[in-house]
Amino acid sequence: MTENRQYLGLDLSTQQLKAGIVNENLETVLQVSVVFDTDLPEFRTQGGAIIDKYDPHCITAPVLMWVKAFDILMDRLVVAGADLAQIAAVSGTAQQHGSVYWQKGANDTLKTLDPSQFLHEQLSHSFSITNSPIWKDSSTTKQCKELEKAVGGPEELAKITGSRAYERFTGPQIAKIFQTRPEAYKSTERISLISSFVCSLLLGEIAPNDISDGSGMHLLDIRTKTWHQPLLDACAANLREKLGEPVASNTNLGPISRYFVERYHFSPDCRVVACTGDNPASLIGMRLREDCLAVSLGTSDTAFLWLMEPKLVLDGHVLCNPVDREAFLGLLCFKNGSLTRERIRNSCADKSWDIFNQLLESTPRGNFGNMGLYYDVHEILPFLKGDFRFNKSQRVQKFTSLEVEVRACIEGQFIAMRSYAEDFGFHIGNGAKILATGGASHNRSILQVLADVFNSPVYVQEAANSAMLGSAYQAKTGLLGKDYRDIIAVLPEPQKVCDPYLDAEEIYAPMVRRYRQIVKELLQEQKVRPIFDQEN
Ligand SMILES: Nc1ncnc2c1ncn2[C@@H]1O[C@H](COP(=O)(O)OP(=O)(O)O)[C@@H](O)[C@H]1O
Ligand SMILES: O=C(CO)[C@@H](O)[C@H](O)COP(=O)(O)O
Repeated sequence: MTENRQYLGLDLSTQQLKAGIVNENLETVLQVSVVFDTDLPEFRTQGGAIIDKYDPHCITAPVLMWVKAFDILMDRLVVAGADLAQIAAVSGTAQQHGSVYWQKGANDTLKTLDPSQFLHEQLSHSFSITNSPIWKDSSTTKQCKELEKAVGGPEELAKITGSRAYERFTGPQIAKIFQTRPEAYKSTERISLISSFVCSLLLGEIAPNDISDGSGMHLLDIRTKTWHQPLLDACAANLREKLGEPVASNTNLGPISRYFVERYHFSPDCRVVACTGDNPASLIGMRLREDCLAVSLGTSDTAFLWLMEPKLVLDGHVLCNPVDREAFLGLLCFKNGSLTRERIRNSCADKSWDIFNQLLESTPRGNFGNMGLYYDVHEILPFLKGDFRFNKSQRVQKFTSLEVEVRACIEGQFIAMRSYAEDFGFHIGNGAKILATGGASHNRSILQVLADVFNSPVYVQEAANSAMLGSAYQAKTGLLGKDYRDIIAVLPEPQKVCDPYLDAEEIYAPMVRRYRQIVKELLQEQKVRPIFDQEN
């Protein structure tokens, strides 16, 4: 098996579950996916999520849908010709912050799974909360305030955990369940992040949370890499025992569950390496370096950078680095990414990316002074919801043409990203590079706008699924116990796909300034301010 060793990476993202196999040279052998909305229509999700009928801030996903997707995915791997006996190690990644609540007795069920039955049949009574809160949720403002108060304010919370309080983070989510569903909380044996839930299925027992995804909870001290007891206490009773102790992100946890050996013919020697969040995994998959800003254009749009020190920021997050214990990862997350672009594509471009791109390219950089901000769900940065359109001088209800709307959507998203990335310490110019990944990184017209807004060249790597590939590379790193830089050294360099136009900075620097002013006014107008301002 050593010569033909392969590595499997899984990615349970918002809209789908993906799997990719790489060989010893980290070349992709095959990829398959299960799309929740279309492959599992019985769960009635939209974009992989369920928005509560009575409280639109409350956004969840059915945990059994994810479990069901697991068996379908394995079947698809087999049908696609994967020889799962060659997989030497597997790891996984998932959308960050969401949480899974295992019912008492679930660990025993996981340890004794019957390979002749589907996982969802056997795990149907293993969850005390059937719909898991996910990162799109924004229903925990009350719990966020309580958490900040418990440690002396937003800055203190950011110093300890890398972030001031954010609604989607796991700590406030757990606190809300503890407060509003005490019986369900009481009957919960363990709480997993979605990444460690994936890991638990693979391992056949409840797996530990890793420190990198663990930094998206408001519970971990990012310097000591251990849970912060006052924060655990501020969220819920007996939380430490429900979470278990966190582990390094590349920990080799043990052999794969007998379920996968007997049902799908994995080798009993196949090892399971700890799973992490999709943004940390993308850092690995993209071979992030210090001079680069990585931009992931998936369901969410995220931007992240490698940090040597845990910079104190109030708009953005600092996470533990998944591959270097001494380093950190700076992260910005924007909720209204691909699904908002799809909405504008559907209303302006007949549901076609080709038409969308033609419209985008038919408008000039700067969009005649028009600017648009589109927030279908409550945005994180800034904390606003709704559509906001501005012409050269004032707010307007509608733009004069479809092409202006299309460009306003894309420019507005990247101008916002640049503004927050600059606040994080990312310097435009001086050899800065953008590395793009995620579904929309297939779209050159969109990437050209990204290059122009940041006045920096944009690079992509062959496969856009960097989170999934990152977890396959992590499987190899964890198995061999080597430095990840040695493992990924075999990969080809990313390819440059777009250079900015010469007039880009002249056009976009003033637009970034205008964006900052617009957001300040909108927040004042709506009297919806970031939590740290409300407290002061
Ligand atoms: N050619 C394209 N242009 C723009 N967006 C695209 C294109 N192809 C796919 N996408 C977007 O990619 C999104 C999925 O991205 P992906 O990174 O796979 O998401 P996730 O990992 O969050 O599930 C889809 O919602 C779709 O809008
Ligand atoms: O909330 C965040 C990061 O803080 C999101 O980036 C989620 O991790 C969702 O990822 P995708 O499904 O968009 O890949």
